[in-house]
Amino acid sequence: MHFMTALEAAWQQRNSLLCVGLDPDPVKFPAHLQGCPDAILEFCKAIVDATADLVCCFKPQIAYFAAHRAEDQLEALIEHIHTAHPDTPVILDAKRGDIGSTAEQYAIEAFERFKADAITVNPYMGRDSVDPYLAYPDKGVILLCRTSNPGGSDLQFLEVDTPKGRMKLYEHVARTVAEDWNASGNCGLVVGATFPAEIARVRELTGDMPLLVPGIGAQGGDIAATLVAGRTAKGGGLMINSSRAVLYAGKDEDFAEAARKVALDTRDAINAHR
Ligand SMILES: O=C(O)c1cc(=O)[nH]c(=O)n1[C@@H]1O[C@H](COP(=O)(O)O)[C@@H](O)[C@H]1O
Repeated sequence: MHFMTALEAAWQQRNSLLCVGLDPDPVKFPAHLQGCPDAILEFCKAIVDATADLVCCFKPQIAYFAAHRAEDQLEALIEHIHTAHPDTPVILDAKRGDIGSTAEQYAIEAFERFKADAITVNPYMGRDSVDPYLAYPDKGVILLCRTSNPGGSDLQFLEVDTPKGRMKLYEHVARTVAEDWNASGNCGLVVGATFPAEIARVRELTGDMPLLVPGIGAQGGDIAATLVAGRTAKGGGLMINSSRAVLYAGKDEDFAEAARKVALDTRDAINAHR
């Protein structure tokens, strides 16, 4: 199924714009999981099973698995999501960016090894570095545009001359992706919740293109401002990510229940502004 079709269905069936980010940090795990073999997988499966009915997608961050030699656990986790929660798209957050021949391998890794439905990609190496992902027309390709971190302004906020006039670099990225790179309708953009004015600008430049919006929760982004800036005319179009605030809501054996409560409250806070 095309990623956008699956996402659209999940938005509707779950009545949720919440994306739970799976950023497992073993140091923060509850005591009973510390030292267990496959602790990363067990922790993430518990979070997934406790929150799947509340989300439109999950977003595992590959560094949190690779850093602990746990890529096999990432593979097993994505397989678990596809089997136990088959209507929940998985975005592999890898922020890849490299020359075409290497990007081909990254695309195989994401879509054929890990079987992700979508991937985050850094577009700042240009079109040929993104083509290998676009060659999978049913997979989502979610391109960094205006990132949530303060240093995102260092380059993305520079004024540049483009064939369509002078604008900020992130605006040029948004326009280029919407007008040139999205022939298969499989592109999305990342815009941080920490920058609502730029979310509004990206929405203006891209019509109804899905936006992945990290930065609520631990990074302090404002939910109401994010919705006002980024929702489409139908009150959707957003995957609003929260990772740490959900994952580490509880520190004890009932951590998954605590995560569910935060996910529920976050989903409802988002829906209150649609
Ligand atoms: O692509 C991303 O997901 C991403 C882009 C961005 O601009 N900012 C950002 O925080 N992220 C990711 O979103 C998650 C945010 O985590 P929390 O701040 O814990 O909610 C992390 O996995 C980041 O790597």
